[in-house]
Amino acid sequence: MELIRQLDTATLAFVTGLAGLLLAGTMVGIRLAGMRNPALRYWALAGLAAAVGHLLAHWALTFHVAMPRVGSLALANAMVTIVHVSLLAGVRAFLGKPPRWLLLAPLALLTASAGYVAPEAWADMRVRIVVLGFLYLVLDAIAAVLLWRSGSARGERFQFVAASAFGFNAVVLAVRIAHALWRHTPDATFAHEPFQTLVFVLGLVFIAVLTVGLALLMFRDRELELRRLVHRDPLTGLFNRRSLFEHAAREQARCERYGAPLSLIMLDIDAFKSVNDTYGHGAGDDVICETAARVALGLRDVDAAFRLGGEEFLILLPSTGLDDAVAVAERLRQSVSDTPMAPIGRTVTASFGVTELARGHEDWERAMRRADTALYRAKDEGRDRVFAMSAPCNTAPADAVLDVP
Ligand SMILES: Nc1nc2c(ncn2[C@@H]2O[C@H](COP(=O)(O)OP(=O)(O)OP(=O)(O)O)[C@@H](O)[C@H]2O)c(=O)[nH]1
Repeated sequence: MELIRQLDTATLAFVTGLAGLLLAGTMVGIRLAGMRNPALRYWALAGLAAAVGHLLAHWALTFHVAMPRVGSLALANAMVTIVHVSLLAGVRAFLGKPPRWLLLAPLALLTASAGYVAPEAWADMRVRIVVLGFLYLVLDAIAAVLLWRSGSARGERFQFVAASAFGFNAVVLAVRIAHALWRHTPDATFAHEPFQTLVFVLGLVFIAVLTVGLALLMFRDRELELRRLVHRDPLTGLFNRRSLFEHAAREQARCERYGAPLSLIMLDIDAFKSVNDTYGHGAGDDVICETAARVALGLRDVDAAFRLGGEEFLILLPSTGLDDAVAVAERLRQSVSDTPMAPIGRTVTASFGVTELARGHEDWERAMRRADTALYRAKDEGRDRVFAMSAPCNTAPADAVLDVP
């Protein structure tokens, strides 16, 4: 507490202004490093507003600049409101929601004009703390809840640092409001009073932790994006061939460990060349996408769908035996062929090869070749059907065409 007593508010305003500049600079630096997340510009603006507000205050306090009281209050209120509004808009943009900055920004005008609309009430520091504190508390609490919820939903622990910073500031604001209501409050923002000083210090901690938290969010987001690019097919969003073997080895080990079956479905759109030739390559791509979406919709969370290339896909079905995998393939076959494909206005069909991995770590490539053989048997039998081949050492029924529509 002695340390708090020794700190003077003019210096704290200066340091907080620098922290605002650091926040803005960090966001600009991340942008220059090539990250294009729209949240960066809102968070940079928040840092800039914090810097302008606090550095101006420091300048006025240090050099005893006489500023019209209502005018300086209006400027300070507008700046601090822009800080909180922009932080929330950035969080929304980061989470892929509309930032609503234009909707929120007029709050800065409202807080700036309060001193002109109700000069007597606004001259009372206690009123300002309660009204502004409550507004900032709500904005910060919303940002904290949004980040925390999405962090929990996605298992993203990195989001908890920024969420905690917002939550921490909301609690500080709540305590400040309670203190203003129940205890004596000095009538100037920068009055030298221990609680006031403590609030400044905690504001500085908020900006510092937030800067770290937001930078972490950005780097984590970038890492996830790179991972997505490495593991996903850019056209359909399904996993790509490169990630297949890693995925398959993991699932195979898991299924072996629990004694569970593991099945494969390989599928290929029929006569796709004629789709390209009739409707063009672009429409062909769209058909591939729509097929991928229908396939993905028809699977459980634990299943994984891969685009092997062209119009060929592979599906991994953990804990699924051959008979069940055939039923899944049949359901997918119907979902592909039952309704016309929007990009071309007509239906397409697909053929399916299904197999189950033999127990005892069957060579993965061999199982793939069997699924491929089954697929080409389905094509040979007339397309638009499911063909299953059991693993050689399994006791499952012999190879058979299981569905001839
Ligand atoms: N639009 C589009 N076409 C592709 C893509 N990859 C491969 N193709 C085309 O897909 C067609 C595949 O034709 P084929 O292998 O002859 O097979 P198909 O016409 O589907 O005939 P079947 O498989 O025997 O039923 C070729 O014309 C390729 O050029 C892609 O990413 N986009």
